[in-house]
Parts: sequence; structure tokens; C-alpha cells
Amino acid sequence: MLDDHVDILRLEKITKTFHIKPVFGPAKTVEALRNVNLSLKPGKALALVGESGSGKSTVGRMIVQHYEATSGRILFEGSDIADIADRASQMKYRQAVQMVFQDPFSSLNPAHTIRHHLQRALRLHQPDHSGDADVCRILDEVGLDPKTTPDKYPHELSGGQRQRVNFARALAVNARLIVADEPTSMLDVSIRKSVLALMQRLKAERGLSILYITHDIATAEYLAEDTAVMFRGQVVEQGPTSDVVGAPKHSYTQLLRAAVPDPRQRLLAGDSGFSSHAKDVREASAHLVTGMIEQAPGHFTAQQ
Ligand SMILES: Nc1ncnc2c1ncn2[C@@H]1O[C@H](COP(=O)(O)OP(=O)(O)OP(=O)(O)O)[C@@H](O)[C@H]1O
Repeated sequence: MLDDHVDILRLEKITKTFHIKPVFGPAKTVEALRNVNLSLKPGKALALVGESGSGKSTVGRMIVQHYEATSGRILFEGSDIADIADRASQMKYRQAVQMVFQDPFSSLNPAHTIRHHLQRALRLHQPDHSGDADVCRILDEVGLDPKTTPDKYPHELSGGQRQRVNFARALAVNARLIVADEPTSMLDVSIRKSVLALMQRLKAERGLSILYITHDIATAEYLAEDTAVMFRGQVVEQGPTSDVVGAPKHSYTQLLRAAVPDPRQRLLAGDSGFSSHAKDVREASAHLVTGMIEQAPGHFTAQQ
């Protein structure tokens, strides 16, 4: 059992630079991540919040080893993932850390039934797995009908049901950390909350750790004990969600918070100073962060 005091996931000074060579025009570089430090405790959720292009998905993809870091370290249960050498350890890591994507269809093969998807995942974790009992148990655990779902094909399920299958697959390989990249943003508003509730339940009952990537800062409050706010590849504020979302101290987080549909806080476009204020905040927040200030225990903001 992992010691509660050891972070299940830790990013230390992570940078990621993409070098792009377009067919036409000059080559360019994009500094997608600049000196990112994050940590996630076992059995907890960390919300990674920010607007499009802030670097959230790049963080997620680096954790699941789609991309390598340009510099810095990613520690999983205390060990640097860059040091995973042999194939067996690599397989183990790739099972322990599962990604759930925005598009619930993208990772399901339309030619196979849900039973096939889950049995395949179960066999990865337990090579001698045979029966249907585990398929049914896992479907039940994610709130899908264990009688009717196994024989269905992905297209016969709703978006929300497909996303539940993706979580079921992560359970089948016994994942300990789920990187959920905008898992509800392609779903109907009416069912978003139920998928968030599923994640909340998996965390509470299974002890799963969740990195919850979202542009919707309001949903962080529902799921995540801690929240980190990103802008232009840097973390500008992080700490307990109650502080970061409830009483943000960095002007960019305040801006993000003001855009949330909350009649008490909304800053409306058209209000005097709205767009110039937003522009000023964004420009100021894009500067290289040189240090973090502790506003309250565990609550940090970038120096401005
Ligand atoms: N494979 C890639 N090659 C080149 N540039 C990339 C690549 N992936 C991401 N980027 C760039 O890195 C920056 C961060 O992108 P990223 O997708 O991580 O942001 P995001 O916050 O997840 O945004 P979104 O919510 O739109 O996915 C952007 O400028 C993006 O264009």
C-alpha cells in the first residue's frame, strides 16, 4: 500500500518545447510547458484548469508517455518514469496510469462489443482471466446495466455510457491514476454531472487518483481537493480548491472565475473596462514566472 504522504504523481520543473517544421513557411518552436510543478496525493483529485492552449493536454500526454519532457522529471509513486527501462515495467506503468479522453468514441473500436473491450483489458491485467463475471461486476461499478451492455457495440450507447465504458476499461486493468482530459465536455449538459459523480465515487470507493483536466473551473469544486490553474504553459496559481476557486488570489484565476456562469461574480462583456482588463491581465500573466508566493498554507500564486 502506498504511503499517503508520498505523492502518487509529481511533476518537477517540467518543460516541453515543440519544434514545428511546416511544409510552407519558417520552422518555429512552441514552449508548451514552462517549469511546471504539480503534485497529486493518492486517492485524491487534482484539477488542472485553464483556457484552450494553456498546456493542460500536453501535461496529460506527457504523464501517459505520449510525449517526452524537454526537461524536468515526472515521478510516479516516487520513481522517475524516464527510468522505466524494461518492457514489463513499461507495461505495468501503462496499466497503472490510464487516460480518458474528451471524445468518448475515439478510444473504442466500433467493430467490437463492450464485452470484447473489457475482456481484453481484463486479460492484460490477469492473463488467465476467462469468465464474464468480472465484466459484469465492472459494468455495474460504473453504472451500466451488466445484463444488456456486454453485447452492445459502441454506437449503440450514448456518449455518457461510452465514457462510462472508458472508465470501466481503466478499472479492468486496475488503474491507480486516471488522467481525465475534458471527460465531460463533449457530453450533453444534462449528463455531465453524472459522469463527474462517477469519478467522485471511483475516487472515494476505489481510492483512485484523478488528474482532472478541464477548462471549466466551476467543476473543479465538485471533484478535486486541489486545483492548479495554467496559463501559457505555466502554473499561475495552485492549492486547495476551496482557496483557488473559492477565493482566487491571482488576477488570471480571478478572470477565469469571473467567466463562470455565476450571477454574483460574472464580469460581463460590454461592462466598462471588461475587455481591456482581460487583455491587461493576460499580458501580465504571460510573463515568465520567477517565483511562487505562499498566500495561505499550501496555496501558491505566481509572483506578478
Ligand atoms: N504535438 C504538438 N505539436 C506542436 N505543438 C503542439 C502539440 N501539442 C500541443 N501543441 C501546442 O502546445 C500548446 C499547448 O497545447 P495543449 O493542447 O496542451 O493546450 P490545452 O490547454 O490542452 O488546450 P485545449 O483545451 O485546446 O486542448 C499550444 O500552443 C499547442 O498548439
